[in-house]
Amino acid sequence: MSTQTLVLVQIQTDDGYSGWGEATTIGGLKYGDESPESVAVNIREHIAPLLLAQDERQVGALMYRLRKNIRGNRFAKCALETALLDIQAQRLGVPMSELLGGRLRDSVPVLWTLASGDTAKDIDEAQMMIDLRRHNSFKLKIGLNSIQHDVNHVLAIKKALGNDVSIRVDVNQAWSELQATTAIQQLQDGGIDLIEQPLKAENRAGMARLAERFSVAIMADETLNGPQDAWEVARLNAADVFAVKIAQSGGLIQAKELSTIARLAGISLYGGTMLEGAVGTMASAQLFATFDELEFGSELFGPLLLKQDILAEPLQYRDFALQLPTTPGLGLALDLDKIAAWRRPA
Ligand SMILES: O=C(O)/C=C\C=C/C(=O)O
Ligand SMILES: [Mn+2]
Repeated sequence: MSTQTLVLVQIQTDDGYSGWGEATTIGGLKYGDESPESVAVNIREHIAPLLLAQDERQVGALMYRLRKNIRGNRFAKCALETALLDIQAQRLGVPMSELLGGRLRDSVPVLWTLASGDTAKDIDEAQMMIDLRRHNSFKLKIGLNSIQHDVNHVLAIKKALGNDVSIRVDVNQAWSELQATTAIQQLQDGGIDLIEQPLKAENRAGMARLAERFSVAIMADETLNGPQDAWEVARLNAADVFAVKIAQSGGLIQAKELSTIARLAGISLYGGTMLEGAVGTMASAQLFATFDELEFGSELFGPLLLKQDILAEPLQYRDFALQLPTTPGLGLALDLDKIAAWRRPA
């Protein structure tokens, strides 16, 4: 991917409040079943009419109304709920995290994805991020090459970076259970900390067998599309860790419910991303800050991939983490001129 399309939603109230949300997808329709275009059209034609002239202070009632009248469209719903909660938190004068269970930390650890596929290049990039004190945990995207090629690539990077650097892999559903068994044995023996979604999202029985068989953490990502999925995956012991993604969960409240199911089931948590910009990233951070434990940190690096941002004040990435603002609402200072300049012609 060399470009990204941010889908931004703004809700304005008749007494002057403005709230923002984001519904960004990865590679158009390559990862999920909503695209920037489908989000924009479905909000404009079907979802916004259900919200106009309603009392925006009744966030729960409005989201219930959307759940009852709108099937799917999880990313769009997440953007609208985020904007409504942004306004609500501004009215109350508290950071958004206080509406999501309450803040327990002031920063969220952020790892970096190494995805060039070139071992030497990835080692150099990781070393640079460590020297910059920006990231000291890394996620490797694998699954396109033969499993032996991928395993060798990952173990070479782990060997070069050493034991105190956490290395995880994201297979994005690419392996069969047989391939996963062969590869995970070697990755576990090589000191890799976590294997993300090795099997197809539908193959929860296979994920359960892998989680049972191996001590290395097996993480669910694409198989989690909301709290109901979280219940099924937990009930089947089909993962050791949940990747929490606010849009994929259908919104912040549903992502919170998903995280609670994990906590109650003894499943560890990781803060996922859909490569959102600042709005979706900060909304995610506001939620992740409320988790009792965030054992595997997060991947909230989306804004760091962008050559241009939409902010008047930059996000605070330092000491291997994203710092959370203490100002009310989302806590972002957006630059409306930059947003206008980057806006797609209507
Ligand atoms: O691309 C990245 O590095 C981050 C997350 C994206 C999707 C996923 O986790 O599958
Ligand atoms: Mn993933």
